[in-house]
Amino acid sequence: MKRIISEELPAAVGPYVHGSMINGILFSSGQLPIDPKTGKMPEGIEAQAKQSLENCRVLLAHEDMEMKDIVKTNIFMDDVSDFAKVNDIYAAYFEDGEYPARTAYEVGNLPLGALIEIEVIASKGN
Ligand SMILES: CC(=[NH2+])C(=O)[O-]
Repeated sequence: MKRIISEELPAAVGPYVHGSMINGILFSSGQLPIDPKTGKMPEGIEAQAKQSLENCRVLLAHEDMEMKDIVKTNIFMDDVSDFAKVNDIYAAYFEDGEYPARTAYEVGNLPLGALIEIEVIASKGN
């Protein structure tokens, strides 16, 4: 198994790596919406959803993958009433209709008071 740590992503906030790769399948850790340039989270669910997705995109690029290589996404939200806003932002990261499987949850509380955390499983060239 390869443990993935990227200098282009915000440092882990606990004992985990950014992702693990085994047999060509990438398993990401949950990507909090931390801006790697500032080390801070932007305000509001739209900006946080974009940042978490950007962090997923950067992790995938580290392994020469793209958003279209995602086979499953898990989205964890502080408040499921943000569902529609998150859907609009999420959809823009994929070609029309070319979405991977996904599960979305309201989880109550997330680390560091984040409004969202996103994890992906990806496999190149599907
Ligand atoms: C933020 C995160 N992925 C964790 O496991 O704490």
